[in-house]
Amino acid sequence: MAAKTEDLTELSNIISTSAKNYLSHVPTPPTLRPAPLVLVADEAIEAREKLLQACRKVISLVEGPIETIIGMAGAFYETTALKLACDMKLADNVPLDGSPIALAELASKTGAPEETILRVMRLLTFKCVFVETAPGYFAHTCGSAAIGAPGIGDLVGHRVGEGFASGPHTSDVLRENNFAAPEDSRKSAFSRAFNTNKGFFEYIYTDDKSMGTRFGQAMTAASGIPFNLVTIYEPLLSTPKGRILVDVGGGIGHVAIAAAQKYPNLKCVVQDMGTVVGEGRDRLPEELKDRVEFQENDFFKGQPIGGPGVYYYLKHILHDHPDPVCKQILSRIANAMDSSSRILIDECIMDERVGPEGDRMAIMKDLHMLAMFNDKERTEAQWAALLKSADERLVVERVWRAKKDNTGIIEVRLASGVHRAILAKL
Ligand SMILES: C[S@@+](CC[C@H](N)C(=O)[O-])C[C@H]1O[C@@H](n2cnc3c(N)ncnc32)[C@H](O)[C@@H]1O
Repeated sequence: MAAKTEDLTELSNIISTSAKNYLSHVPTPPTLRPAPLVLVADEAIEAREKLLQACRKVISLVEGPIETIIGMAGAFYETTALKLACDMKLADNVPLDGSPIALAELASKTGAPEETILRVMRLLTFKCVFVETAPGYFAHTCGSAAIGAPGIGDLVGHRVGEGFASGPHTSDVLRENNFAAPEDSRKSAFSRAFNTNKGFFEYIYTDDKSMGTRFGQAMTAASGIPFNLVTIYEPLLSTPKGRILVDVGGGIGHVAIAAAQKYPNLKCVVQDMGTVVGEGRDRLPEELKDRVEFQENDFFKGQPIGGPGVYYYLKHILHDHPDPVCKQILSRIANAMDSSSRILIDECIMDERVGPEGDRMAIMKDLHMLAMFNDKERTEAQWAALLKSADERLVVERVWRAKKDNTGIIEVRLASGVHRAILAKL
């Protein structure tokens, strides 16, 4: 599709063609009713993207400038309604099989007034989250049913909780630094919103552990299932027995578990901070206990695991930290590596280009990183520059891009036989 298409007729033709193409590649036509999650097959991804891009442009064209921009200015009311729905536990009290519930019954089950529920439902049903099946009767759609799904519901909770509270402070925090993000994550919009001089992680380890537990669960859904490590990084298919993958900041071990299940030769060590490691150990399936272990390790202090062929896997770690802090994390790992080890950075790889063709989730995540940590998602050029500045021996071996979104695994090795001092002289 031409990037500049602004013609309604042309866009509607694109929608019609892409919709047919999309439908020809999905096992069942999409439904708004609650249904098991169907992953989009690779063949359908391009048609889906074209369809969504054309729809975005059509909406903007037909809405016109006032509705578009005033709608955006008030988009936080969508989050307000979603947060109210979560806090009133609406999704938990609507039958998951798609059958309706009367407003009066929903009010009595949740203890919330009918009027408040109705006002929230007015906005949510407008976005096809819940549906009114008959006057005063509400049922789940696939969107509202997802609010209660493990992982996804926690991610919604994290966004409408910490994210929604922090977002409005972002502009004030940046204004005090000439609109550049401060390089200290303890001076973030999150810290201001929660009235703390701690960064997010320190806060969830000490001040609000339940926020930390929810965040750990949210991470299981935050990066699009199936995980890149088990879908796009081909070298693991032929990994020899006993090869070690260190999941640095691996949370409760969800990715390491998926990797160990798929690759029986792999041994995984999940490193994280104390409380998180404890939660991960408690959840580890019995049959993986000989190949997945948890280790308490602060990635700022060093990397205790070395030796040939080790994979150091960092998913959603570096996007939480400004460049100077990322350099510390990377250089600790570089010091433990040899030429056969690899760092695998599994993150967003942002488009250089902007516009309706962008990846919505990545764009939102970038601003979420800004509000929560004073950090960002990076382009391929920014990743290369960060690695070089962390340790000049670190070179990108290959970028393994996901088809489903703007994420990928950046495979990094240590330039062999080249000493840092020699390189520094060049
Ligand atoms: C955004 S989460 C990513 C979790 C997991 N890698 C994933 O992608 O789902 C960042 C993780 O880094 C961990 N973390 C933060 N600071 C750390 C530190 N200094 N040392 C080790 N882990 C840390 C957090 O506890 C959290 O589990």
